Amino acid sequence: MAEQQKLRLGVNIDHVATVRNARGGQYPDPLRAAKIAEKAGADGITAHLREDRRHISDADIEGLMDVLSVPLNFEMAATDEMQKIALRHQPHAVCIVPEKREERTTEGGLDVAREENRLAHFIAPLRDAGCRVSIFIAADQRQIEAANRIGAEVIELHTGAYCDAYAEGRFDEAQEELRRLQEMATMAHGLGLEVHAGHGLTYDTVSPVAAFPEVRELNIGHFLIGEAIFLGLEPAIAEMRRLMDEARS
Ligand SMILES: CC(=O)[C@@H](O)[C@H](O)COP(=O)(O)O
Ligand SMILES: NCC(=O)COP(=O)(O)O
Repeated sequence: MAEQQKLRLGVNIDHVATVRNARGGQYPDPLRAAKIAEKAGADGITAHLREDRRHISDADIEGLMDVLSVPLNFEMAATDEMQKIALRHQPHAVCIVPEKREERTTEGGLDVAREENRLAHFIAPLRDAGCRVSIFIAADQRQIEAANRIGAEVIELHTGAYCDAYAEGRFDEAQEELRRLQEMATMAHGLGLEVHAGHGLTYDTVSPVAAFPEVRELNIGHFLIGEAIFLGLEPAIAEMRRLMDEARS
């Protein structure tokens, strides 16, 4: 059993940029959100530069690299374009995520097993540049073993199926997804991988995942940006931080 270690909170600011881009102006500023998130207790900032730039822009990434006092976790697809951008900025961490232009949000985990050789070559320069490489994958043993084989240091378990089942009242299915996530977190930790989790987490769903002893970091964004509309960003993040700490106590 993994010893209980500090559980880090990565705040994903993508959807501050979604609101900004709705009008095509400069407000709200994702960089301001990032600085508020730091103040509120975020241990890191996550930003997903999508190929279609539907939210975070190249200028946002430039700005984050200049202003952040906490690590940047740069989410990216496994493309040459994104690799060049990541190597130019050399963020603390990169997280390789699957991407389809037509998707509304990340729909599944990266199919590492299908393109193991290409991904091994893709992540090597990123690791050599000093970026901590994470793979965003489903709670699937075959995928986790493949992520380990290609040299990833971290896997981030996709919590979307669990969160969606809970939100839709399919509580037995949510429980089964949670069980699978715990099992895969334990297995991944046993391989020596650092285990993260994220996607769709809310105040109602975060605690059981935060209680997994093997999980070192949760990346949470969409729900927090929504809550910020009602509570303000700093209080919304502080409440998530409180729930995570409570789950670990
Ligand atoms: C990989 C993941 O679950 C998120 O970090 C990702 O950023 C989701 O994509 P959108 O932010 O575009 O919804
Ligand atoms: N990798 C997950 C992430 O960064 C945030 O996902 P979400 O909370 O915006 O669904």
